[in-house]
Amino acid sequence: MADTVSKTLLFSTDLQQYIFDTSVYPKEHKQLKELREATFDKYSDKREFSVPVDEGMFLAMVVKLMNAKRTLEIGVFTGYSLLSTALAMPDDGQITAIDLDREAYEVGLPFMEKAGVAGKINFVQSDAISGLDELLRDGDNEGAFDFVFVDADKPSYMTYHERILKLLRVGGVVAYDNTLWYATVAVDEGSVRDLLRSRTKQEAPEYFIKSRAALIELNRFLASDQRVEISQVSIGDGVTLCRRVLIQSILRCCIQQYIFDTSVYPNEHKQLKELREATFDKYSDKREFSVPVDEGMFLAMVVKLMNAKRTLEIGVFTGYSLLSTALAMPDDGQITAIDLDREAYEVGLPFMEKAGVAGKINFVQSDAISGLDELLRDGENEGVFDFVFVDADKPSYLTYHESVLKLLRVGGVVAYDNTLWYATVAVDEGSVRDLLRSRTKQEAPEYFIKSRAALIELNRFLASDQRVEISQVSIGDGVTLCRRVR
Ligand SMILES: C[S@@+](CC[C@H](N)C(=O)[O-])C[C@H]1O[C@@H](n2cnc3c(N)ncnc32)[C@H](O)[C@@H]1O
Repeated sequence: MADTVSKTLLFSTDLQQYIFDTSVYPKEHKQLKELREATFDKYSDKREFSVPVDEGMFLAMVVKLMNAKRTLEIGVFTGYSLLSTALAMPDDGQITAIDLDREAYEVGLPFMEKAGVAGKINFVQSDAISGLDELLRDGDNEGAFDFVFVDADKPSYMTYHERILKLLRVGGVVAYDNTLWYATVAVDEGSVRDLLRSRTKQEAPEYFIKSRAALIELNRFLASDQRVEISQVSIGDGVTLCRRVLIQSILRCCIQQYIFDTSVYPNEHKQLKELREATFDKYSDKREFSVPVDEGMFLAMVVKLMNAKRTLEIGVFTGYSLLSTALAMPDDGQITAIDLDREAYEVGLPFMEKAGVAGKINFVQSDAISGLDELLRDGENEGVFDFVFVDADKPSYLTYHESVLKLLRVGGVVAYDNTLWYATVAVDEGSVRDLLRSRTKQEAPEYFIKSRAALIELNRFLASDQRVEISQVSIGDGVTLCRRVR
């Protein structure tokens, strides 16, 4: 295959040669070079099995940047990537390396021994799925791995993914190899078959076509998998880094994915999608600020069911929930939107303009309490709002509640976001701290613990507040609808 369809993704082979000659070969570790040469001698027909030298260096760099101490590799072959990462880990680092083929591993083993890193490696001769299941049988392995490299049979990557996410800690990374598959993922199947036929005078091998299809599906899946942030890196044959994030979902992941794929993404408004993507680009560290897409749809549904014409939002950020509700309101609807942060609002504004709803929105740059007091100073605002959405600083919700009840009409609804707070409201504080410590290797942030306590208090308060009827909805991070009855 190497002679027929190049794995190189770069514009020219000269450019690739330049990179290798300038920054790659001069820095290659002696034992890596020897392992590579021994591999080529023994397996001249499987040359492309080993990751290229630049990719080995890239993986080592990721492992070092992360200070990874516990890693996993699926698909070892003679161990070029394994030795690259082993050299990047501290002396007490531990790598579990799974492959069916012990013979190939033993070709590379002498070089790992010479490099002084064989002690870090635990080779497991096994089919990958059984090997992963075996690891998962020991509960201590859950959330214990910093880094995983996957370079085995491509059609199984999706199956591995579910198991790997259980083994990775929050903040840990899984890297999938070959995600651009000889640059064929961007070419239709017929043309790939024609190209191979014309170059090799043979039909395309079925494993090649099957792997290509599996990788296209994987790429599509990873792009919408809420549990990871991704970076698709054009090195080697394409490496996708997926960093596990702490998700707010209170549902089991497979169910959430099903809901998103089936009923949510296909119906997301074009400008909402664009706003969401622009938000993720600009605020990749604040992804969970925006309400999830299913929750945006739910809020829009409530607004429509109520025929709400006058609404208020507290905590706007870039405006995903704001645009969702604005689209659900009639042309003469009016929304007051309060946030301290005008800059974030202005990231979303172009999409509200394109959607033709900016005219319904009055953005007020203000601290929420002052903004609410200002509204209440005008007596005409009392009891006129149909719907209020609250998604700002959690410890202030109870303070907002008193003002909001004055602004709402009887029969109007206030929706509080995040009332299940990452599903931690049902777990005691000590266990939440332990859980976060074990998953993130850091102490729980104080805002997280404070917000959780405030939301527990809010939930208790709302349940006994005679002025409202409530419905606690398990969507997103939990939304409590409160309908003013008196
Ligand atoms: C979770 S984000 C809101 C996300 C928004 N609902 C969406 O779906 O995109 C919280 C927002 O509350 C704002 N905020 C926090 N404390 C505030 C306060 N005291 N007054 C006004 N806004 C506040 C922040 O500036 C931030 O933009």
